[in-house]
Amino acid sequence: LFQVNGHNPGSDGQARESLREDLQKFLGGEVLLHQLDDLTKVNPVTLETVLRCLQARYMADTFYTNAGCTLVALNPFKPVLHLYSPELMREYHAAPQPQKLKPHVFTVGEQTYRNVKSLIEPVNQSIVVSGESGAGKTWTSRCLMKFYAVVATSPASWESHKIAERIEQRILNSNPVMEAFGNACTLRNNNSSRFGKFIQLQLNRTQQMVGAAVQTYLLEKTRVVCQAFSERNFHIFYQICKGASEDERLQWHLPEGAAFSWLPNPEKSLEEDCFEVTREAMLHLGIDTPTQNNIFKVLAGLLHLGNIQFAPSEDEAQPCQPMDDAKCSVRMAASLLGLQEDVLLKTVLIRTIRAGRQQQVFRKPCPRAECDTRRDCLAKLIYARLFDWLVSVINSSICADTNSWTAFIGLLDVYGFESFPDNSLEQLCINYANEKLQQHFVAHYLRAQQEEYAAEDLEWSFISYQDNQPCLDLIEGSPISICSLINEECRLNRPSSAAQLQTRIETALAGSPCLGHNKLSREPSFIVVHYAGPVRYLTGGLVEKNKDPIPPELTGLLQQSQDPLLLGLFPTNPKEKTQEELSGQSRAPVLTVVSKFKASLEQLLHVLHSTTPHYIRCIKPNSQGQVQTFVQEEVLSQLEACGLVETIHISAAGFPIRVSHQNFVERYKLLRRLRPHTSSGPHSPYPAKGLPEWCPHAKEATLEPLLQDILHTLPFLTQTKATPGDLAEAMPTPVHCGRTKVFMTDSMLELLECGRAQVLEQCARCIQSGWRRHRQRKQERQRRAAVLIQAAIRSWLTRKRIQRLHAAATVIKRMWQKWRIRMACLAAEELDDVEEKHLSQAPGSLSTSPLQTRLLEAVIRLWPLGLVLTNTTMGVGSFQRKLVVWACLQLPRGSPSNYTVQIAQQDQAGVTSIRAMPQGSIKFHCKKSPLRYADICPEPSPYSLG
Ligand SMILES: Nc1ncnc2c1ncn2[C@@H]1O[C@H](COP(=O)(O)OP(=O)(O)OP(=O)(O)O)[C@@H](O)[C@H]1O
Repeated sequence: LFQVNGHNPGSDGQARESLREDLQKFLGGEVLLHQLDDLTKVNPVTLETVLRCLQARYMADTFYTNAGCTLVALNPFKPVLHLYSPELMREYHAAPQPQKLKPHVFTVGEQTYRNVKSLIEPVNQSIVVSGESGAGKTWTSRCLMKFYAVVATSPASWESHKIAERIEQRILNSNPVMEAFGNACTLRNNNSSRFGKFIQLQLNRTQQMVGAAVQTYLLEKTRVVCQAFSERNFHIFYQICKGASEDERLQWHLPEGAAFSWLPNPEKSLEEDCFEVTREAMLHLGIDTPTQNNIFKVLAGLLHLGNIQFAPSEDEAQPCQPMDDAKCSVRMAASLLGLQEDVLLKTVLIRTIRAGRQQQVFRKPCPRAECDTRRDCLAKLIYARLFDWLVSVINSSICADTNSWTAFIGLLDVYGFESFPDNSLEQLCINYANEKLQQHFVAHYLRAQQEEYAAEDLEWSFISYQDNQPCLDLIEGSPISICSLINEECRLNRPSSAAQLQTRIETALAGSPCLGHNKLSREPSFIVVHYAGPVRYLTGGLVEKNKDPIPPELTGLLQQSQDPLLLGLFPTNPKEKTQEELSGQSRAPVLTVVSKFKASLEQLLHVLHSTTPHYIRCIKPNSQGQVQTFVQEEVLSQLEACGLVETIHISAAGFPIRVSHQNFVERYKLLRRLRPHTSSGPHSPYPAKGLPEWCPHAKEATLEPLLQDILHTLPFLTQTKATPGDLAEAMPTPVHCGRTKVFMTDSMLELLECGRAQVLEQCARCIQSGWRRHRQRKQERQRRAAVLIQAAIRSWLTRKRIQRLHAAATVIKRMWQKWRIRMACLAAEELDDVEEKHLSQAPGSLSTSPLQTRLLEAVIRLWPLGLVLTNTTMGVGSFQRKLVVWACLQLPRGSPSNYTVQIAQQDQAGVTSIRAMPQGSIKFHCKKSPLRYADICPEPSPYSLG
């Protein structure tokens, strides 16, 4: 492996290269390096192979790679189309298993989001984005925020969606504002964050983003007054100088092309110099235009303050005076800061000392250097307060109501490890923070894992890892450490040289393995061997920087300002003694930069410890920011600095997931449903080989049977994923039961979660079908009942109707019968009258002949038929009708002339009855008027028919 890694210095280069390639092929198989998504899969896992894999991927434009539990993000230094599109965000969000997709910052984002959803303790999550300056931390944090802004929104209602959108927009708008005021162009990064930040994205019960809170750390406020060669001040100063309108220039006394000593390299044009974007974002955050103008006016005042140069005073008792060409700047600065010109000058030039029991006030003119320091101090004080105020405004604009959120995802964007030829207090603080975070990382993934394995009686081959506790002891330990010694110097307030401080540190901490000394160094310094390498810190100026003294008269001066913004930043309430004031007073307890930083760091780590951490390591492929350039040495030092190789080793072999027995049982007990009932417990048909080990020391007697039961379902789980043939391969003991916890690999967790989802789905289906059945039965019952009711009502209605009809019919029948009888009576009466008349007119008619008798009989017998035929309207002509009448009446055919048959016309038809009269005549009743008919019929002849 030495040869593979190229660490054998004596061997011949070419032979070594070919052997390396040969071995690489043998170990790595056929898979091309750039296709390996996870650095734990490179074989062997060494710095060299990891480096080669990263390089191959970088050259293939693949910028994200997993390294076990960590994501390695290579800075492409170029815009990559579609790599951060909302469509891709949604794809990762919707994927059933996002970890199966290509490694991406969205995978971490989604995994984190799902962890919050799963409600497994700890629910709160944190993503630590680390890397050196320019590696892409801010970019990555911004991507994650955009990701959550897209996926953690409420689709519920249009209104709530709009509210969520507004909050997200505000959260995203906080970026340009904070970057304008807190980022600057440095040698290593054009948009370098000069402060650390922890963004807490607040999620409600339904995991919608409802707000955010920002906590900032260690703003590099000295940058306002002092910038390294070729570096720049904070972006906002350039933005106002380049982007102000004519009117604003007049108001802020910023004529075009004006030179300011605190504004180096103004000719450098950066995309970050976009004033309009900052103003727009400020507006969205609730900072209205007048307040914005006020802020920019104060910033312009600071620029003019920086142009005030002092001439040394001949007489020590006399204060220095501003140089002639600086007098205008004094006037401008005073006017822009709302101060009186002479008061401003006096405060900067003359020191006020309080001494004695009565706190007598003495005034002492300051030497020129001190005047410069006081002027700088004034500017730093204003800028730092302004920055803090902005952060508080942003927070009040984006922070959700405490009751409205239940979980959070924290994004920690911290400055990476720094090592320059000359390092001072800033680097000490930054590297101290990185040591702390490295320890947190180590504690989380390496030490905790190994110690836990041992405590849980798991067999485990230990990996030696670099523990940075000795280094942290050196920096922050108690009772004696670098921090405590520097703080001591501040507290004692004794005059001490840089050399004396160096000696004190070296003597007091001589036993520390992490303290070194460079004997060749001409300047007093000490070396700290950090986990990422040794760094030399100069002791000169360390104590002063740590004190960060703020003369109380400067604060007093700003309290007299007429400017509304400064008045708000420096309230006059005497009770509100600021930390700066306190540290400025000799008798007050000393709150040094280091002690304040340490306190905020501890607070941050406390938050981190209460969350599930995720790590993204940003790597800078080259320091020039060039596209497609991978400098192995630079990447190597970064990989070493972040302890990535140890992580890869341990993640590859270990069990990154551990869950307490209680939690495991609670979450996965429903998996027992997947097992056929016949094969429970020890009678399982599956070979014991496929089952995870059960630790004999497990004490939770009540949980044990349950746990056993769940573990016995694992073969069934894998069976659903794999064919029975490769069951054994599918389960290379990915679960181990320790004394109190269950340990498993990522893949096992995935499998368990799949099984759980499957069971939940089955349950849901079962509930759904039960509910449907119930609903169907209910509907059927209702339908039957409705039919019954309808039938009953219908029959009742019908009965009622028939009864009504029946009653009506009876009435009609009765009336009809009555009418008929009456009519018949009437007709009979009339006929009888006519008859009587005829009889009286026809003598001898009483004697009837045999023919008459026969006719009468026939008429009596057949009259109904005759009536029908004579009245029929269809098909029978008048001749035929006559015949029919003859037939009916059975008249002798031989002598038709003896009879006259007269047929009524059809339209006059309407005979309703025929009546054979005893006199031999036949009487017909007509429909319309039997009376009228009776008048004209029958004919006088006894043989005639009418
Ligand atoms: N994923 C990416 N795609 C495209 N460009 C990127 C990406 N990541 C980083 N960059 C580029 O690299 C530059 C530096 O990135 P960034 O500012 O995020 O670094 P940083 O680690 O936050 O640095 P510092 O610690 O100095 O703030 C960005 O301005 C951007 O141009």
